[in-house]
Amino acid sequence: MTDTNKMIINLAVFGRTQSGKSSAGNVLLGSADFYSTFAPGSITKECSLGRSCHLHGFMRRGGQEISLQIQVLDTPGYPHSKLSTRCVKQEVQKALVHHFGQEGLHLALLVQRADVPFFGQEASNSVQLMQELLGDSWKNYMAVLFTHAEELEEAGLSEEEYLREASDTLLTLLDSVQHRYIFLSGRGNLCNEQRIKILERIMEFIKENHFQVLSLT
Ligand SMILES: Nc1nc2c(ncn2[C@@H]2O[C@H](COP(=O)(O)OP(=O)(O)OP(=O)(O)O)[C@@H](O)[C@H]2O)c(=O)[nH]1
Repeated sequence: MTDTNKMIINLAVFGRTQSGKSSAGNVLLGSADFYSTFAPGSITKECSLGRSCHLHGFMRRGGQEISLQIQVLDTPGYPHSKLSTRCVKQEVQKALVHHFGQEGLHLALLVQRADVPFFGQEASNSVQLMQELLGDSWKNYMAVLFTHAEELEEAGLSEEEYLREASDTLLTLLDSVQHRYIFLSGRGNLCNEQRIKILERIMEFIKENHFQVLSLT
């Protein structure tokens, strides 16, 4: 927190290569800070931090309006087509401490394509890496962000129906993170109203955590 009328919210996006981390980060920031493109391999090689402009209307305290600034850390995907998992882990750990070492992390978003089933070794590895990066209390500071959610609409599935059909691995993960999840559709080209809805949901998760942060020192 910078002063009494301003609050900085620290977020980080994690997940598999090409899952939509950078585009999701751009939605959260309301900008195009992170380079995002389709590729048959991994694009992001280094972590980078983006900052939103000051946002009003999300929070009040003691009758006073609080302006929010969202910071998002974009990270390389894993498995990575050019870097070893060890390299990705070191890069992310270094960046987490560098950017959020003092203020802590409010929420880690595990970015997962809704049209790619979540199970098997790769899914378990994703969860394990989150645990290794965030430590024992990872479950309290994590939400799943499903991209490519327009596929649900095309298949005529509601979010609830989608989750009813989900793998046990995904359901166990959602149980662990107290059912914190968000669906995001359409390559990050959201109108402002849709972006505000996503941010409101993220703020709900953070408020439910009483604004506690994950310490990364
Ligand atoms: N249809 C659709 N495309 C998406 C969505 N989210 C991302 N994309 C596209 O998927 C491609 C990869 O998105 P990125 O945001 O660059 O993915 P990333 O996870 O940052 O990729 P790496 O850095 O390679 O790990 C881009 O072409 C995006 O436009 C989505 O919700 N729906």
